[in-house]
Amino acid sequence: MTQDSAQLTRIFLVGPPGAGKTTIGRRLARLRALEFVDSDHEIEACCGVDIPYIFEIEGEAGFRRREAKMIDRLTQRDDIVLATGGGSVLMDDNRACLASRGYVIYLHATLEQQLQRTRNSQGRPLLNAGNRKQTLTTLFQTRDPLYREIADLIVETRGRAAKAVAQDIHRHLNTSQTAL
Ligand SMILES: Nc1ncnc2c1ncn2[C@@H]1O[C@H](COP(=O)(O)OP(=O)(O)O)[C@@H](O)[C@H]1O
Ligand SMILES: O=C(O)C1=C[C@@H](OP(=O)(O)O)[C@@H](O)[C@H](O)C1
Ligand SMILES: [Mg+2]
Repeated sequence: MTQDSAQLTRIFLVGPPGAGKTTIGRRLARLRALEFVDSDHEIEACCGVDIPYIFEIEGEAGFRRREAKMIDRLTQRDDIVLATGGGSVLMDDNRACLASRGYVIYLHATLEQQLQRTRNSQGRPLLNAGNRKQTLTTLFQTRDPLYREIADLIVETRGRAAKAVAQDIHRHLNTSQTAL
C-alpha cells in the first residue's frame, strides 16, 4: 500500500502471538491520538464470551469466520490503531482488507520471545495443546511469509520494551508523513 496521510490514520498491527500487538498498539494509539481497537477484544465483546469458549464451541473454523467479519468491519474505520489476532493473515480476504485499507506494521518477535511472552497465557487456545514451542514454530513457518506479504513496515521487537517500540514507530511514521 502506498503511504499517504490517510493510510496513517488506519494503522494495522500484525504478527505472531506475543509479538506485542495488543500492548504496543495501545501505546501507539495514545501517542498518535488515535483510537485503539483489538479485533480479539471486539469479537469477545460482540459474542459476550471469551476466545477460548468460542474455540471450544465452534472450533477454529468458527472463530476464523467471526474474525473475518470483524476484520472487514474494523479495517473500514478511520482514526484507529488496530491490533489483529496472530492468525488473522491466514485468510486471503483478511490480507486483502488489511493491505488495501491501511498501513500494515508487522511486529516481528523471535520464537524465544514469543514463548516467554505467552508463558503464563491460558487465553490462546491454539497454544494450549501439545508442545508450545513446536506449535509456535509451526505457526510461524506458515504465517511469517503472510505477515511479510502485506507489511508496509517490519519492526523488530526483540529485547526492546513495548514503550520504546511504540515510540520508535511513532517517530518513523512522523518522518514518513513529513516526507510526503
Ligand atoms: N516489547 C515487549 N517487551 C516485553 N514484554 C512485552 C513486549 N511486548 C509485549 N510484551 C508482553 O508480552 C505479553 C503478550 O503481549 P501482547 O501485547 O498480548 O501480544 P500479542 O497481542 O501480539 O499476542 C504481555 O504480557 C505483554 O506485556
Ligand atoms: O495465533 C492465533 O491464531 C491466535 C492469536 C490470538 O491473538 P494474539 O496474536 O493477540 O495472541 C487470538 O486471535 C486467537 O487465540 C488465535
Ligand atoms: Mg493480542
